[in-house]
Order: sequence, then structure tokens, then C-alpha cells
Amino acid sequence: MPQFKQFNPPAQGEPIRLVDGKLNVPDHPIIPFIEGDGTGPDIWRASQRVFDAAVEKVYGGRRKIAWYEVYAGEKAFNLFQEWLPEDTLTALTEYIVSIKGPLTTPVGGGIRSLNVALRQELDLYVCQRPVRYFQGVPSPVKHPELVDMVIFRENSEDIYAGVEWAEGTPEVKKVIEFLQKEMGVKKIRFPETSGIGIKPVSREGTERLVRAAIEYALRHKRKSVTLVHKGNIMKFTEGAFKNWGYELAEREYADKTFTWAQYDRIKAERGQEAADAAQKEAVAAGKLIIKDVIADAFLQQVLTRPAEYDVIATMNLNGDYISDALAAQVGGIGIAPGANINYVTGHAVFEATHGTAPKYAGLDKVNPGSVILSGVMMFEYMGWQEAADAITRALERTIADKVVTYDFARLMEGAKEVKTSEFADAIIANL
Ligand SMILES: NC(=O)C1=CN([C@@H]2O[C@H](COP(=O)(O)OP(=O)(O)OC[C@H]3O[C@@H](n4cnc5c(N)ncnc54)[C@H](OP(=O)(O)O)[C@@H]3O)[C@@H](O)[C@H]2O)C=CC1
Ligand SMILES: O=C(O)CCC(=O)C(=O)O
Ligand SMILES: [Mg+2]
Repeated sequence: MPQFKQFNPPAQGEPIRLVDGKLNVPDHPIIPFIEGDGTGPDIWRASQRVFDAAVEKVYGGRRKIAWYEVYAGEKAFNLFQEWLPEDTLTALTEYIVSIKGPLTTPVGGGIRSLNVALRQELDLYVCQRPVRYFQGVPSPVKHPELVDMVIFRENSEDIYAGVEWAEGTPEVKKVIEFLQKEMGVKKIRFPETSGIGIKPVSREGTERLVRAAIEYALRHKRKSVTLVHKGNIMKFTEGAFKNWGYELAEREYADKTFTWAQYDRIKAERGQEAADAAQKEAVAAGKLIIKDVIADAFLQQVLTRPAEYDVIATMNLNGDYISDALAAQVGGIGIAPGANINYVTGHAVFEATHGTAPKYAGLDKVNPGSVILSGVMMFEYMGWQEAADAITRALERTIADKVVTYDFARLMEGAKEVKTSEFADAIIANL
């Protein structure tokens, strides 16, 4: 039993464990949750009711979650004068599976991102964000149903590592001097007034992310994994990501994949026809295609030919942009779920793609779909597939009935606009 200093787990319930690489989920698992800042409390309250109702409906009392509230962000600061109390990290570590609402990060100063800190502390190296269309959701494109992608965003390095120095400080002066004098760097355009950020991208970090994406694609019989990068410009970080990704696929999954690096080699040796034939043969044999695309081209192609993309593996910043862009394409960030996962230790923190939407805080207004669908991902991860399916079906039915929150209502004809809590009521009624 771990030692907690400020807040304790519920008296009832048992921890989820990882046994021989597999999650062992008891019928009454203790699951820590962080309510979140801004609209977080509204969304969380609604989502928690949906989760409990679905579990009750599907398992009839045999299974029940023992929720354990832990704190981060403004609520933690108000209660304990700490943004991220140690007990929270202990709980997320001990109980393995958890779920959170969004947390505020000030721009340009103040605390660094607590979301990024949680991912780094627990080494949750995959940010997994599925993007699919739900029938009836208003979308800005003609064929949103062609979007069915799962983003694997590297979550532990890149420019998000937080290695940066502010303009005008002695530290940045030292870094710039080092770069100029010791490394012969001549290309810093305005050295006297620059801030500096460092972008670490490693072979290990890339390999574990791409491995997770390939494993997922093979498990779910997906067609391709696309490495999205800006390797033409950032050759030793984003370009290396692409090369390491291909090398990993060819080394560890040689009999299950066909890569565009192989395609290029065949083309160089025997011509395009031979390369096309080899790829066709690989597809016919059910092999997973590993390909790559430059990030800007990717962002236009997901709009013009989304059916060509399936599982996406990319670095941290690209993945952040891509997540919101794809979410918008299928009808908005209000129903974009996600998970931060370490596939080796089993640790997973489920959370929406969006942030705290502060202008709507406390209004019982925004869409809780994103956290509800993050809960669906959590139930799938726990092996509680029946609860996951029941919630998905009820959500689909509610949207088909045109009972929706403001974000969908403003774009739909004949919709009934409801509050966050009422949307949850409607889903529960449809379970
Ligand atoms: N993982 C996390 O905890 C994350 C935290 N953040 C943090 O959140 C804060 C606010 O960030 P911001 O850039 O405004 O981005 P947000 O994602 O919080 O909000 C941007 C816009 O997205 C729409 N939106 C967000 N959530 C919902 C929802 N549940 N239902 C319907 N629409 C929604 C709203 O659009 P509209 O105005 O059109 O109604 C909103 O104004 C920042 O401090 C940021 O750092 C950001 C991302 C992730
Ligand atoms: O940590 C934050 O405030 C932003 C995080 C974010 O945008 C994301 O994870 O998609
Ligand atoms: Mg984001």
C-alpha cells in the first residue's frame, strides 16, 4: 500500500496491476481522476455519471469503479498550494489506469504545462488519439466519413521537452556564445535578442513510438502506418525520425511490413514497375505498408484524400497540430478523445484532446463527448469492451436524435441544444 500524505484512496476497491505484461483488472478497480480546470469540472461530472451508468447497466452490479479524486492544477493549488502534489503522481503510478480533465497552461510565462509534466513523470511516451466520424455530426468537409485515423504522437521529447532559455537572460547569452564560439554557428539571425529552444529527438524515443504504432496497426488489421515529419528541413531530428522508423519496421517487422524505403531501393535497382509490383504483392499478402509524408503536405492531403491515411506516427509538436486539425475535420474538438500511454509499464492517463475552454467554465455548456470517448478508450484498455460499446452506441443514438451541445447545435438544422449535464442525461437514457 503506497503512502499518501494529503489525500487517500477510497476504502473500497482494489488496484489494477500489470502481471506478466498484461493488465489485471479487478471487478472493483480503484481509478484515480483529475477533474481539471476551466470547463473540466462540468465535463467530468457529466462523464463520470455516464461511466457509472454504463457499467451498472452492462454488468448489473458485478463491476463498479471505485473513483479516487486526485488533484492537479488550480484545484490542487487552492487546496494544497501545489500545482502537482506528490500524492497525485503516487496515485497515478500505483493504480496504473487513470483519467483527467484538461489543465490550464499560461502562455509565455508562469508554470510549465502540467499535462506535459504528467506525461514526462510517468514516461507516457504515446499520445494516442483516434479520429473517426460519428454519423450526423456537422463537419466542414464533404466526406468526413472517409476520415478514420489513429494518431500516435510521440509524447516525451521534441521541442516539448522544455529545454529553452528566455531572451535577454545570462543563460541564453551563454548558450548563444557556446553555439557561436564552440560550434561555429553563424546562422542565428539576431543573436542579441533571441530566445533559444532545443529539440531533442532520439532513436530510442522514435523506436518505441513507431513500435507502438505498428503493433496497434497489426493488432487492429490496419492498412498503413504513415510517418509524418518535416525531415527535409530538420534533417537530424525529423528526418532521423523517418529513417529510424523505417529501419525499425524492417528490422523488427520484416515479415509483416513493406516500407516505402524498400520501395525506393527496388525502384533504384530495378525500376518503378518492379517497385509497384513488389508493393502490390505485399498488399495482397496482407502486409502493413509503412510510408512517410512531409507534415505540410500531409495537412493538405488529409483534406483532399483522407482515405489514404490510417495509423499516423509523428513527433510531439506535429502531433499536437494534427490532432486538432483532424478533430475539426470530423466535427470538432468537443468529441476528440485521447490517451497517454506507456505500453511497457501499462501506465495510462486518458484525457480529451482539447483544453480548458475557459470562457465557458462553470456554464454547463460545452460538449463532454471528448472525455466520455476518452472513457470509452479507457474501458477498451481495461478489457471492459461491453461498457465501451454501450457508451459508443448511446452517444451515436443521442447525436442521431439531434440532441447535442452548443458546438454541434450551431451547425445543425433542427437540433435540440442541451447543456453538458443534459447531454449526459440523454446518453444515459439511450444506454
Ligand atoms: N491536455 C490538456 O489539458 C490541454 C490543455 N490545454 C490548455 O487549455 C487552455 C485553453 O486552451 P485553448 O487554446 O483555448 O484551447 P481549448 O481547446 O481549451 O479551447 C479552444 C476552443 O475549442 C472549443 N472547445 C474546447 N473544448 C470544447 C468542448 N468540450 N466542447 C465544445 N467545444 C470545445 C471551443 O471553441 P468555440 O470557441 O468555437 O466554442 C474553445 O473556445 C490553455 O491553458 C491550454 O494550455 C490545451 C490543450 C490540451
Ligand atoms: O499542456 C497544454 O496546456 C497543452 C497540451 C496540448 O495542447 C495537447 O496535449 O494537445
Ligand atoms: Mg493540443
